[in-house]
Amino acid sequence: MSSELMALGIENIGLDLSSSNIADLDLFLQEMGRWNRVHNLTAIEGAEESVRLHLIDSITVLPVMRQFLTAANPKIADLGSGGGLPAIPIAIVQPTWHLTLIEAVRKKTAFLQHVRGRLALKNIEVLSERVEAVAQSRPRQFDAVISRAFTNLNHFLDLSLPLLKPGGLVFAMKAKRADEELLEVSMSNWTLLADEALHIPLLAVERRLLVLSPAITPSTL
Ligand SMILES: C[S@@+](CC[C@H](N)C(=O)[O-])C[C@H]1O[C@@H](n2cnc3c(N)ncnc32)[C@H](O)[C@@H]1O
Repeated sequence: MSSELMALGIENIGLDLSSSNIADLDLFLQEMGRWNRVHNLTAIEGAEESVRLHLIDSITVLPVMRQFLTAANPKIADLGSGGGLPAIPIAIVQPTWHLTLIEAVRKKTAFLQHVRGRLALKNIEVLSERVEAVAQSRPRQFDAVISRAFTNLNHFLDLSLPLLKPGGLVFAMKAKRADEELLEVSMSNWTLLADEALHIPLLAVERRLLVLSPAITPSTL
C-alpha cells in the first residue's frame, strides 16, 4: 500500500495532515492487514480497499468533530472498536484528544494494544470489556462517544447515555439507513445537533455523521 494512494484520497478531505501523520496511518493499515490475514479482524481484504473503506471513512468525520469538540483535551469513547476504527486514525491525527477504545473481543484488543505500542500512541487506552460494564465502572466520564458499524442508532444512544458527561455528544457514523434509524429514536430524550453528509474521496457511497446530545442529563433519568 503506497502513501501516494493515501495522499490522493486524504488531500480531498481537506485535513492538513503532516508527513508523520501519513506515515503512522500507513503503518496502522499495514499492521491491520498483517493481523487481518491471521485473525480475520475485518471482512474486507486488499490494501487499496482498506484505505478507502476503513481509514478514509474514519477520518472524514474529523472536520465535523473539530467543530463540536472545542475543549483542548476532550475524552472520547469509541464503542465496539473492533480493529481500531475510527479511534486509531482519529488518535493519530488528533494527538491532544484522548480516545478510550472499548471492545469485548480479546483477540481484537490484543491487536489494539499491539498497535498502541507499535505507533507509540500515548493518547489511547484500550479496554477489553463490554460497553455495558464500562458504563457501570466509568459513568459520566466522556465528553463524547463515537462508533462505526457498532449497532443500531437507538441501542447506541442507550449505551452511550451513562458514559456521557452532562452536555456530552454522540457522533454516530451512519450510511443509508440513518433516516430509518432516526425514526426509532425518542426525540424528547435527544437533540439532533447536526446531520452531515460526508464525502468519501474516490468512493461513491453515502455516509452521514449524526451529532446528538441528551435532552436531559443522565442524572435526572
Ligand atoms: C462490526 S464490528 C465494527 C468494528 C469497528 N468499529 C469498525 O468500524 O470496523 C462491531 C464490534 O463491536 C464489538 N461489540 C459488539 N457489542 C459490544 C459490546 N456490548 N461491548 C463491547 N464491544 C462490542 C464486536 O466485538 C465488534 O468487534
